[in-house]
Amino acid sequence: MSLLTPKNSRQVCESDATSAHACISEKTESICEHSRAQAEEIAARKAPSAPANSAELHPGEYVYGACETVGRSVRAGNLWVEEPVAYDAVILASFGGPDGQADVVPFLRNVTAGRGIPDERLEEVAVHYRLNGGVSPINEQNMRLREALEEELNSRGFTIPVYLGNRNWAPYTHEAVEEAYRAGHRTLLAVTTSAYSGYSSCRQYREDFANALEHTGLRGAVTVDKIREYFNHPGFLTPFIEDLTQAYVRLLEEGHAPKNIEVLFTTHSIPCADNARSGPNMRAVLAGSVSKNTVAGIDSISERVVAGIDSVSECAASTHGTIPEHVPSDVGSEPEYTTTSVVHHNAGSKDCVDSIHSCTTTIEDVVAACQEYGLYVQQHREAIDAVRGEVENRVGQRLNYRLVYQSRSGPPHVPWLEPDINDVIEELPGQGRTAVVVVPIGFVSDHMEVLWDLDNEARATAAKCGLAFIRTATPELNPMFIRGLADLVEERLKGTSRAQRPALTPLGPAPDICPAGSCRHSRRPEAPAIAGIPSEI
Ligand SMILES: CC1=C(CCC(=O)O)c2cc3nc(cc4[nH]c(cc5[nH]c(cc1n2)c(C)c5CCC(=O)O)c(CCC(=O)O)c4C)C(CCC(=O)O)=C3C
Ligand SMILES: [Fe+2]
Repeated sequence: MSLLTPKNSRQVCESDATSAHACISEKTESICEHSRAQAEEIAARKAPSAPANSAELHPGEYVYGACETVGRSVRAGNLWVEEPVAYDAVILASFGGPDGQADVVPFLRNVTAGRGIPDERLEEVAVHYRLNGGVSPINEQNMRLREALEEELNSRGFTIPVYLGNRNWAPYTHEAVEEAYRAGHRTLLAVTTSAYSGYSSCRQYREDFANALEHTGLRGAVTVDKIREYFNHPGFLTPFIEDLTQAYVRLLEEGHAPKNIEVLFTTHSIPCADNARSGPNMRAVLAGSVSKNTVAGIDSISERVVAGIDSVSECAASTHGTIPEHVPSDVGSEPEYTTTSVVHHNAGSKDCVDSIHSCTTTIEDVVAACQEYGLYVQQHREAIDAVRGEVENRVGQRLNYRLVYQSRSGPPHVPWLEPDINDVIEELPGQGRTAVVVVPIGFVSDHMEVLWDLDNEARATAAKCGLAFIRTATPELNPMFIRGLADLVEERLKGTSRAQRPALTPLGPAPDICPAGSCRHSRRPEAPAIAGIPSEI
């Protein structure tokens, strides 16, 4: 637990409402006093101290916790910050994972925070970690990534330190922010280990920082901005292009005909409603300015899609029978959704199908919207097109390829993006395929979800089906990726114009500031988040 608890730091601030500086210096003193205890505590890192959801949005704020230049840019209607900012530290924000058997359940409690999932159920998920000594490879990978990024920035003449902070395990995001503050840094830039839009991949990191500022009491003393989503940045995509080319050539050399090779681009499945909320076709939206009308437009389109999913889903949930026992009661009161999975799983039940149809006349539209409407899927499709196109040029062949999903969780009646990678692999022999290449396009490193779900499960499915199997690399420590991340930091340090920013797909460079309401969560839609416009303005 942090010594700078929100309660204490707020009391200090309130006791001297006239001077923010007095507040900060008082805080600095208390930090010095307690720094030893604090260092010991951070070193111990056993007590899970994930920040509470304490951040409150203050009326009239354009971008929560943003530096002055970013605020000014947004007020002027520019979602790309085209002015230099003297960032003095980078925070590498990631997911975190357990470091040993004792950490596994506390880590999973953090991941599932607020949903009261019983420990017995968490033990089921824990198996993947248990078999690996309770250790997730992700922490080690991120430590190396942090070091590599810092070295790359230093070698370019930017003496800017990089701190690692995780959502679900030590070092936590708020600890990284505190550490940077103690070292004298005030203007922070966040780099996340996720390339795409969406609640888990983008918005939740932005909320983590809003919470961290509140939790540490450093709001007003420290600002945090975030680099753009980098799904189409050459530094992210080129490693995939190179490794897929190699894998494909290897299969050709082994005698597989091009028409018999299937390339499966895989990413993390997410609830369909999260995909719908991740944003509409941004090409149209971004063509306009950040006017109130545009913002309202985005909101109303995505709300209509989500409402469509919700209404179908209520029917599905009621005809689907009882909600599985492990689902905590509060999930039942959340909006529910449906999709192809409900339709498939209940294909034999006329009641259910009739009931779904009576809920809405546009079930097909809703299902199609779930799968294709959201920006999360759209960004993946573009990234895949860029990779596939370049690999086709290099190998002189057309690829058979598909976007598939992995790592679905949650109750069965809640629809997530489909198809599942294993279901698709099972269909491949019937389509004449002899080999499958799995490209983890949704991931940055070989963490547990890649190792377990792909190298273990998907590989076993392919073996069962008699298919040759290659899983290509994630960018991880590939120098092109490290240079790409450094480029993304550098473009913010320099204020590179939107037109000058590299992007390999038609969507172009994603905005530095997320549009109002993008990627919000159904349970806490207005939760403050950095680097985004609150919907009230
Ligand atoms: C989009 C996305 C990414 C990619 C973007 C990013 O990288 O941020 C990602 C990454 C990761 N997800 C990870 C692990 C887990 N994700 C879970 C649960 C969930 N993920 C979701 C989505 C994503 N997740 C969702 C919608 C849920 C269910 C709802 C919820 O619970 O919020 C659960 C709970 C148990 C379960 O439900 O299976 C675990 C343990 C690890 C660590 C691996 C390691 O340790 O090496 C990593 C990198
Ligand atoms: Fe996950």
